[in-house]
Amino acid sequence: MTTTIAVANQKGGVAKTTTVASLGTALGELKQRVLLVDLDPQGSLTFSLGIDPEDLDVTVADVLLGTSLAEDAIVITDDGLHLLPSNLSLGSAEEQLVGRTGREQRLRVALDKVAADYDWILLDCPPALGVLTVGALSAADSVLIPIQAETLAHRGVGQLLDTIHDVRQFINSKLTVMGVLPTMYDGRTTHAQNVVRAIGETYELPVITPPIPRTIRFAEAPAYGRSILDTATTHKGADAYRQVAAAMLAAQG
Ligand SMILES: Nc1ncnc2c1ncn2[C@@H]1O[C@H](COP(=O)(O)OP(=O)(O)OP(=O)(O)O)[C@@H](O)[C@H]1O
Repeated sequence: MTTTIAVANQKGGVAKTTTVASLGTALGELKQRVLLVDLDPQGSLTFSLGIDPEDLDVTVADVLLGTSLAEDAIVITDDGLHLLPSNLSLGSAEEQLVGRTGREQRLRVALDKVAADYDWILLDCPPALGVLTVGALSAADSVLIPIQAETLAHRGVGQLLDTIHDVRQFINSKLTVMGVLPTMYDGRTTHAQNVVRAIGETYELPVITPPIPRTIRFAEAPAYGRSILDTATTHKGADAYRQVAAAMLAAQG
């Protein structure tokens, strides 16, 4: 059985990409077969895993437009992760998709063909609620919502949940919300603790533990083209992601 998780939040810079790269690496350490999918035209996930997005001939854009199969676009990173990469061509593909039939189903249909090769598929959504994020929600079993524990984090969660509700009603009735994952968390401040608790209570969402601590090591990792789990093997941030990954595996049964 493959579990597909969309890591989504239309707010930018909340650690979606970091979460996908780190959980993917942690699940790989647990001997899971993992596919990461970069759905952001900025190609940050692709870049952070050591691949130059502009060097690619075939990307997820071609898969969504139907000119390539997912299996022909997937690359294997230096760390041995399987990645369906992206680059700026995804921006124009997104515009073209708006007028194309089945635009919200295309990712699911493409991933169905390779799903048997993977235990987990992690989808890195762009910071928007457009066709790419809706396509990811349509392909996913579950959504993980990274949030930054600050007051403004509230804004947007309701809008994302409305989109999830619509997707569930019209496209993908099995979609569940795994929960909110506090990132860049400073547990020494009661403010951060209060914000996380308030978000969980307001939206009746599970809060995933442990929260991911704020650490400069995350910002450094992409410069090496490696996940933090490889550049800082014993760091508390890496360990938090490892614990989340272990809990995901346990819950999958
Ligand atoms: N726990 C953390 N502590 C400190 N910095 C972090 C942490 N997690 C992520 N960062 C840094 O925060 C920035 C934003 O992270 P990231 O790119 O993962 O967010 P994102 O939600 O994917 O962004 P976008 O919405 O633009 O795609 C990056 O510079 C990243 O290195």
